[in-house]
Amino acid sequence: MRPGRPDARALIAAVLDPGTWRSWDSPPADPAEPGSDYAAELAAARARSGYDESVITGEGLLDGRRVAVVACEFSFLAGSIGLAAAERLTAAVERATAERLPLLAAPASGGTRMQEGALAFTQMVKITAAVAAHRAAGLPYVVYLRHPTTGGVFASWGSLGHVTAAEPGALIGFLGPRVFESLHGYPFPEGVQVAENLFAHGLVDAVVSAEDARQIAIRALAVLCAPREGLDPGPEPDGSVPAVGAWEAITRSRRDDRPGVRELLRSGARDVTPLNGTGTGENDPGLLLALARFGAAPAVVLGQDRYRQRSVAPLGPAGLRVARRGMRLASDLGLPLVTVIDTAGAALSKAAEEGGLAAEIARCLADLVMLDAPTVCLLLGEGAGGAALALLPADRVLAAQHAWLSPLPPEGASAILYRSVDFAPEIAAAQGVRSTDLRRDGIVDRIVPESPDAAYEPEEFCRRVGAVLEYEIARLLGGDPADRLTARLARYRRLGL
Ligand SMILES: CC(=O)SCCNC(=O)CCNC(=O)[C@H](O)C(C)(C)COP(=O)(O)OP(=O)(O)OC[C@H]1O[C@@H](n2cnc3c(N)ncnc32)[C@H](O)[C@@H]1OP(=O)(O)O
Repeated sequence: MRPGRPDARALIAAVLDPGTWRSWDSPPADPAEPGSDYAAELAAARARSGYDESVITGEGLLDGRRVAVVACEFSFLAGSIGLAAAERLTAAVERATAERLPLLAAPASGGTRMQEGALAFTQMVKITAAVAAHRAAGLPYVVYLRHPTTGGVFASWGSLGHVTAAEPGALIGFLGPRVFESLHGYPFPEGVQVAENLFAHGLVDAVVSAEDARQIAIRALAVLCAPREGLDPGPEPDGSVPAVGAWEAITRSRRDDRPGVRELLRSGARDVTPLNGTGTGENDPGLLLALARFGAAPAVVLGQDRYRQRSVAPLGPAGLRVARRGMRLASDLGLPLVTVIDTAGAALSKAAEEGGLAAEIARCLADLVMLDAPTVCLLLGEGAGGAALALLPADRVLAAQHAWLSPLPPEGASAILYRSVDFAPEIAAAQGVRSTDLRRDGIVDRIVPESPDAAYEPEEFCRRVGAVLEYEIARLLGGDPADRLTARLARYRRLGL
């Protein structure tokens, strides 16, 4: 065992419920020519490491839930993957799929085993196919990248998790740095192939120790494996509210102390697992992606974080790509999706234009309106412009009492019509932007009351919203999935008629 880093068995013992591990492994086939150097290396690796191959597989309980586990052992020929290890891995993933088990993977590897060459290299395909079939069966795949994870392991089953965490300080990269240096004659830049840098670039969801990995996996599976059937919606929530002036609603929605999506998750949800970035090298502080439960109802939540849009950066195209990751996740796992709109408008900049802002809004609209998962949109506060519309077209649309939706901020509309921002209140009143207007026009289905303003009662308001979300999700899950898309498309086709 390397100092401070658990080997495969110690990691499994730290993550699973005590005494529940059961190996699935039988003795591996020996790919080495008897008497060859490689045969001697394998024998030495077995004697030195106490493992019979670089991968172990099996099952156990995680907080009482049956799970399949595959893990690399780095002390066995650097956790490298040859034919025997690939076969063991693939068989375990296939068994997890057949038995409908969630799969936890813990790679740590130098990649393809160099002694076995091209045939070992192509095992990446076999392993990836097995993982893709597991995912296609709607089963959760959670990955914990350990030190070091490189090459063909990082570039196949290490990078396909629905949720991915990494070990603090772990070297995680495509080509090993000493190989790079030998090939190029100069060192690979420092601080790049490090777990924390991957987090900063939205490539992993969390950087956590082995002990904390257990809690992350428990929380994530509480959502990913939550029952989708038989949820009780309970009594219909009260949605009656008095009409307030448009400008008053807008002013209230902009208060600094108005609860946003983070407060909603803190006070109105449970089992929250924040996810991070697109998984493809981008992140956006203005878009929060998480797994969570509202009461018993599981959901992928993607929400516009108004405070971070104000304090860090306005929502850009990367944020919408994070949102689309959330949509794919919901679709892949058959999880309900909750979108939360709270934005003063998207980034207006060279970078946003060149990063494809308009096209990303279009793709969000297209993905969301066609999504084959139940969808609920919550208009929480400000709803200005295309970035708001991008998260709107759900099966059910809820609005907080003082939330609003308009093609651009009322000041912008005033500037278009009157070349001055001074007519914003009049324009807002004329444009039908209030929650009550939106309900009248068939854009919003239900209003969540504020009494009299969410800023005065943030926790109670968030709990109220959480209860309404549970009600709506439970009702959607209770309906016929085949009718859902038809009803959604008909609803948006009818708008304005
Ligand atoms: C498609 C593909 O996967 S191609 C392969 C791409 N893989 C890589 O680029 C990573 C290559 N490996 C490395 O860069 C380093 O070994 C690291 C970063 C993984 C680990 O570094 P360190 O912890 O310093 O360990 P070190 O480099 O000493 O490796 C330990 C042993 O594993 C061996 N080893 C490492 N990777 C592999 C591998 N892929 N196949 C076979 N043996 C390997 C090393 O040769 C070394 O053997 P030795 O102790 O007999 O000298």
